[in-house]
Amino acid sequence: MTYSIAILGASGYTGAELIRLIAGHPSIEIKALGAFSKAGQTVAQVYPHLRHLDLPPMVPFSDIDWAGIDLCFCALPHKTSQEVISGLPRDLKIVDLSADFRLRDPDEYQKWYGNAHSAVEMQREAVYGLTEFYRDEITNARLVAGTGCNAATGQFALRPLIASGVIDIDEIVLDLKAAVSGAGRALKENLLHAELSEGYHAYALGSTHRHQGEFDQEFSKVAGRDVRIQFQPHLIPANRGILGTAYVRGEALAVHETLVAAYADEVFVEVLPFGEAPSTRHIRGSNFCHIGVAADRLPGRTIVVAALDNLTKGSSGQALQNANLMLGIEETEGLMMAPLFP
Ligand SMILES: NC(=O)C1=CN([C@@H]2O[C@H](COP(=O)(O)OP(=O)(O)OC[C@H]3O[C@@H](n4cnc5c(N)ncnc54)[C@H](OP(=O)(O)O)[C@@H]3O)[C@@H](O)[C@H]2O)C=CC1
Ligand SMILES: CC(=O)N[C@@H](CCC(=O)OP(=O)(O)O)C(=O)O
Repeated sequence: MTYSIAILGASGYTGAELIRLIAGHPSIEIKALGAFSKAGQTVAQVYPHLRHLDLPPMVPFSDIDWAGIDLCFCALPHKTSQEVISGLPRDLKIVDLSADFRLRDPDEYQKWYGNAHSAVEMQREAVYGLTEFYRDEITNARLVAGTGCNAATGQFALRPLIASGVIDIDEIVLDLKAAVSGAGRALKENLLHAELSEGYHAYALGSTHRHQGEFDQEFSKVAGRDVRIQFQPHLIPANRGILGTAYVRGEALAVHETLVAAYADEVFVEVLPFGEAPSTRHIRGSNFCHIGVAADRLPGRTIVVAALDNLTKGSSGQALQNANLMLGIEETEGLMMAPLFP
């Protein structure tokens, strides 16, 4: 059986990554591609690395005929996404990559994103898209909210540890390095090569990054009480990849054992042998997340490092993994490619 999908936001980075992944998928076919300022152009014009593919043209969203489309990937900026999704057919399955449907509480959404939510009913209906922890709900969902890429990295490292109580949940520090494609393809002054290369900087200082909303919601749910972590992201001059380093109070071998047990049956999350360090080089272009654990020389302190590719496991790969579940396809289909190395 072949399923038909559409991608809204095909001209963006995550849209292009979805096209790359789905091009190799045996049972999903791209039926429609929607773009905004680039509507009217072909994918090959916007993304020459995809020129070998036989793809529909990128059209304005209003030109898409939804009859016969089983699932829509929505790869649009937040706020735009909720407006667009509100106008889509009610029986269409949707995987949204934006932040619009991740937070359950409309007040929390407004706090972190600055605008009132315009589709509160759908916000309630949506399932959080961290596949390894919401597999059953995602399988039965109509609308799935892909996670933030930083939020996914931090959760893979910390969620099982918070759930098990093996670390002190009031003293978690997450120090994270994010590559620039996480900011999307739109032109921004501080992302110009001259301002980004040969240096790196912290941003959202003081635990003000909007992915804190996801950490607050998810970690508190897991712990059964309010959890707040200290989270500091940095922008690094790399194209792809996120490396998150968590500094926790807890016994290192117990931390390692907890993570090994939590991910023992997971294909895409690999806990490395004790003491080995993950690298963004080892997951680049793949749907894998690597996690490493080591003891610190300070007694009782442990380092947990997680690496994933923001455009695959952090967004489009995760989105395809979720779509596979929603369509009743094998979860790993189209996603088992090896990382690109070196
Ligand atoms: N990049 C990443 O690593 C991750 C991104 N995300 C989220 O995924 C979503 C897409 O991100 P990304 O692909 O990086 O973003 P890009 O900026 O690369 O692409 C944005 C897409 O949205 C379209 N678009 C922009 N403005 C409008 C508008 N007003 N109306 C309709 N369409 C519009 C653009 O169309 P056009 O180019 O034709 O104008 C383009 O296709 C965002 O919500 C982002 O936060 C989530 C996790 C990770
Ligand atoms: C490097 C960079 O800027 N990364 C983005 C995260 C990308 C992401 O996950 O975006 P959404 O939450 O908007 O979907 C950031 O830190 O804001």
